[in-house]
Amino acid sequence: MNRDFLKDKKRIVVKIGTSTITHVDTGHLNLLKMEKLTRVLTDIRNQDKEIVLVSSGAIGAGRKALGIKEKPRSLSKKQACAAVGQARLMMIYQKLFAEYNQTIAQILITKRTMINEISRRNAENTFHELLNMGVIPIVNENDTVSTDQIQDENFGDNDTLSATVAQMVQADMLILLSDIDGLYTDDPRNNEKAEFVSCVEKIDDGLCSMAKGADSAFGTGGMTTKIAAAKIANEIGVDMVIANGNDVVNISRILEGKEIGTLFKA
Ligand SMILES: Nc1ncnc2c1ncn2[C@@H]1O[C@H](COP(=O)(O)OP(=O)(O)O)[C@@H](O)[C@H]1O
Ligand SMILES: N[C@@H](CCC(=O)OP(=O)(O)O)C(=O)O
Repeated sequence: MNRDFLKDKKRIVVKIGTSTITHVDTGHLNLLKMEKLTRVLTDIRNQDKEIVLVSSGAIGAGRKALGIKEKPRSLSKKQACAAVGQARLMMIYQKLFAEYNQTIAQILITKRTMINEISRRNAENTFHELLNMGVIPIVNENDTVSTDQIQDENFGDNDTLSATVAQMVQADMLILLSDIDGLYTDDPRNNEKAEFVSCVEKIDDGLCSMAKGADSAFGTGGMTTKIAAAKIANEIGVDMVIANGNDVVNISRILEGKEIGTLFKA
């Protein structure tokens, strides 16, 4: 499918996953990638487009800072890691974006923020003010108070969160950056015959069954939560692309209409 229509997208939500902003082997933050990400996003802002960044990585960053070797299972441990890691994450984003004189803001939300009409409206107003002021809001789930998914392995699922943020800010497009080129017919890490899917025009049960969970030590959700995000986004008319965040310039290429990643056409 020709992707020239993506050139006209003005308000874009970009989500970056833990596996993308951390080094695979150590789990430490990948500063070079974060530095490139801030440069690319500021450059997109310079083209008069608006950006909301949904960044994961708080739990992973906190876990490294606290010297916790195993992936934390208990909710309170994840929350403690997130509390330490979120501050680190923002400190680094602040420093990197400041290099380019780009103002950022932190917005921490929970699923409950979206459900409650008053808090939703407050968040919505804040987003709109910030975007009008040229600020890049950086969003994460407020993991320390988020009790909605206490027993849920999908705690802190930023894929679906980014789709609801896209809905809240009336975005034109959602880009999910991951550690893989996009959707395959099966998880290519476990099935070498898996084939790449370039474009999805209908999300049906067959497509959902292709998506498996995350196999990595730091990522959560895998493709399952990305398909769930695509469903939410497409239903409200928002096009979504899953692309490889190893090269963050992919964000610019997508917005130039290049055939990068898997496009979920609304
Ligand atoms: N059908 C599929 N196509 C591509 N990747 C898949 C699929 N099913 C499962 N995956 C896994 O999903 C992972 C990406 O999800 P995740 O580790 O949660 O990343 P992120 O931190 O970017 O959210 C991939 O590395 C891959 O192993
Ligand atoms: N709020 C969590 C995000 C968890 C999450 O969805 O992670 P990922 O699957 O890597 O996008 C954190 O910052 O660690």
